[in-house]
Amino acid sequence: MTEGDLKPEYRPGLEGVPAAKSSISYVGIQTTESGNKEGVLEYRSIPIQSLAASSNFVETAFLLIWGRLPTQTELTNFSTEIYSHRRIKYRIKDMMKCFPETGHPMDALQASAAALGLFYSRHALPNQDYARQAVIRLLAKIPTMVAAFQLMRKGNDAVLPRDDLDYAANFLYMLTEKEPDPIVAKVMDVCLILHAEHTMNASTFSARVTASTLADPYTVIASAVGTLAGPLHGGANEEVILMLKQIGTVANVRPYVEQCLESDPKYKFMGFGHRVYKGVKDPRAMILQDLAEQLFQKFGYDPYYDVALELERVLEEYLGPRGIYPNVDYYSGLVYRKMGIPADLFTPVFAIARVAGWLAHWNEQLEANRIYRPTQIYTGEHQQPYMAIGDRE
Ligand SMILES: CC(=O)SCCNC(=O)CCNC(=O)[C@H](O)C(C)(C)COP(=O)(O)OP(=O)(O)OC[C@H]1O[C@@H](n2cnc3c(N)ncnc32)[C@H](O)[C@@H]1OP(=O)(O)O
Ligand SMILES: O=C([O-])CC(=O)C(=O)O
Repeated sequence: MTEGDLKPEYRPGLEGVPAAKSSISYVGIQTTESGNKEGVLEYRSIPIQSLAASSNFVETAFLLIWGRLPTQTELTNFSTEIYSHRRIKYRIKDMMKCFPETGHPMDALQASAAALGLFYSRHALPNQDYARQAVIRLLAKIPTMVAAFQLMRKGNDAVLPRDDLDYAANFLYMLTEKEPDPIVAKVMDVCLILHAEHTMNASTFSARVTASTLADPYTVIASAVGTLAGPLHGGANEEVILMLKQIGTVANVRPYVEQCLESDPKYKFMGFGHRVYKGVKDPRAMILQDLAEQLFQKFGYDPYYDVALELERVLEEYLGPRGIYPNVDYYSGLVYRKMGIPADLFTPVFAIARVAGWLAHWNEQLEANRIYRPTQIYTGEHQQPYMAIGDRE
């Protein structure tokens, strides 16, 4: 039998094809008591709204990776361990200094994440609890590397993490060299919770495929970072801000939409559409929109928010009937922009959070591993003659 003899149904993008059994998170659509449809997202069965209101990112990462909420002692130990591993080796910083300052921070992050595997390989650390240490190191060092690249590409030295600051506050401190306002730090922490996990999305699938080969966890994360970078996935958050800037004013929204659709009736508006949330707005987008409004009230308005609201209204007319609504990437950039984060760091911030989900999937994959090796439907010919180069056209 050859692969060509297998005739499974082909589903582009593997739509609807289960690629794993998982208890890490759940994404779906439910009907409310009033008969409306809404998106549902749960981490380990806990609704995202409860986690956003009551948890913090480190606790949520523990929940996702180890499968349950930690006790106070476990949370203290986990946080202390992460906080004590936040520094990166000077050789990693030296390597990052050699990256071109014009390079995209997601590329810098992918390269740096892969480089961690050179320093903390299983062979170099044979006596450690390798999986737990890798979890700690990745959660601890990824934010430091994102912040270090940002400072070093401006010609500054990276700043050391501050032991007295929690996960989100310390990241903002390392990025901006200023201790953040507590409200901003809290909002960043909620953003990290919201972005931490989302079932079998493209980057998580990539992480699981890499994990299934028994590659080291740093390679798993590097591979997932590369997949997240694309504009159809995590990279859309940066594209949304570029689009809002291009539109410029509320008055220009409708002409912009009409012009895009005229040039290409299938034009893809960034930050809209989702494989699972069909016909509903992404529940994370609603929370992010609230967070953006909270920041505007405290720190001043962003006129691009009006452009975003108008674009959502106009696109509801065009795309709403086809079930296409804002996704997580639509409002997150407006939140980060108000924090002073440059647009090309939006996707790296997403990646910092998603490391928790990727690690949870790495762990789960290894609990019942079988290498991913799907099939294909061969569409070529067979047994063609080899033509000498001089005989080819
Ligand atoms: C964290 C995240 O990854 S969230 C997603 C971030 N990505 C984006 O915002 C990029 C824009 N959105 C998209 O490209 C898509 O909606 C995706 C990639 C998110 C989902 O893709 P799929 O599930 O494969 O949806 P698909 O591309 O099949 O779309 C179905 C239909 O809706 C249309 N459509 C989907 N998204 C959009 C959009 N943003 N703008 C306009 N039309 C859209 C498609 O053209 C397609 O039309 P057709 O049936 O006439 O061919
Ligand atoms: O689930 C998806 O396909 C994309 C997404 O929203 C995410 O990864 O957060």
